[in-house]
Amino acid sequence: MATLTWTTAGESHGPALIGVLEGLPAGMELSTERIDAELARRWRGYGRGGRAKLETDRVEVLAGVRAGRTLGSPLCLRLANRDDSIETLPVPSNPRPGHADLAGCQKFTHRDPRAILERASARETAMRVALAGAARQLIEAFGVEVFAHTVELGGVAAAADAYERAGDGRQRLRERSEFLGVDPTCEEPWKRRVDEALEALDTLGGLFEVVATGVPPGLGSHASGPERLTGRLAGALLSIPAMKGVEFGLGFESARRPGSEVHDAIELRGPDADGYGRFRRRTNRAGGLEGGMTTGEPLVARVAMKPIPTLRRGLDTVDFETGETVRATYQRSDVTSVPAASVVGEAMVALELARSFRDKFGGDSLDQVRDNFEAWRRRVEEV
Ligand SMILES: Cc1cc2nc3c(=O)[nH]c(=O)nc-3n(C[C@H](O)[C@H](O)[C@H](O)COP(=O)(O)O)c2cc1C
Ligand SMILES: C=C(O[C@@H]1CC(C(=O)O)=C[C@@H](OP(=O)(O)O)[C@H]1O)C(=O)O
Repeated sequence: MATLTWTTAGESHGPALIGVLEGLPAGMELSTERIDAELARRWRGYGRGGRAKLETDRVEVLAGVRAGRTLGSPLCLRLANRDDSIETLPVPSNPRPGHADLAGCQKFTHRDPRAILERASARETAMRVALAGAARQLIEAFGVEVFAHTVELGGVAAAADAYERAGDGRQRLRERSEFLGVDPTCEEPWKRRVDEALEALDTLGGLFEVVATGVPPGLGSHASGPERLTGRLAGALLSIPAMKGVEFGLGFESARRPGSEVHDAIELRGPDADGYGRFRRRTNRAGGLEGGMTTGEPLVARVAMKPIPTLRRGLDTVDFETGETVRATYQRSDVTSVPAASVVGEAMVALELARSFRDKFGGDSLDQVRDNFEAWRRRVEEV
């Protein structure tokens, strides 16, 4: 099967998270160290709560690999939860605002928010990062790199020119930055903002950006709605808990400008420039997507995350039994998780790109994928 599908199972405070990824070709060398490194990045970023000090997140491979190489069978991964107290944790007597609690209780017609929140928790995103850590090893073998950075936190934006300034050094900056941010001068203001929110018993949201480079043109499809990569990527990013908006390239700004200031002129690439085919775009306002397909320019997605809904100061809600207004239950929580969410965003884009890559190039083994890719690469030069 030459597409890529994935699923996860596991509650936030259950024994473990399980993930299954189907569709990796056989014969791929799979590094678990690489997966663990991505998992460690997801725990970085100032503003996370008590759980961050507890969990270590080391991946265990249960199936799909022999002697360090994929078998072409489903890959099954496991992540143990250090906090596995699901059987003893109390059942909140009220639904917490901003969470899945109330809609979930109404969906299943009960008064047990724990039955909902255990799965609605963003703990599950650790497994997405692990699965993407495997999937991205495939596209990286073909020159595709995906990385993300925080661009705004609690209303404080990175410098407008940070994008250009970061340039080719963006990945290096990302690794250096405590916030996984694009602009190191934001470190102190963001830290202050988080400290202020902590003191005010409040929480913060923000914006992050995911960039993919080295992407061949023509991934996705114009031909059917569900295959348009624009929608698939937006859906994948919005499937992360707490995400409220996605834009590509100019995004919402493109609604305000005339067409001459939105669309990207086409020119010849020149013999020495990197890329595929003879052409390139003079600008990349489209953010690397046209007609539901990749253009070969960097894919640029910006994602808005709402503030963490569990506030230490508490929000008003209603007690299920008494019907009285009460303050929502608080146990522990992050003040902000935008940097962590950016790593999850990176994972979602990597999974979606790996899926569309499998759809386009097929092949049961890595050698076959390579043959198909090279054949396309030669032909696209003739367009
Ligand atoms: C990486 C990450 C960490 C999160 N940590 C917390 C947290 O500590 N406390 C909390 O209340 N919400 C946290 N959230 C957000 C909630 O999971 C989310 O808002 C909730 O499940 C409701 O889903 P919705 O916002 O998509 O409607 C986190 C989200 C992400 C992506
Ligand atoms: C466990 C993770 O994030 C959790 C996401 C989360 C939520 O409500 O979404 C609430 C917190 O968990 P707890 O209620 O156990 O303190 C976060 O720590 C993780 O990112 O791995």
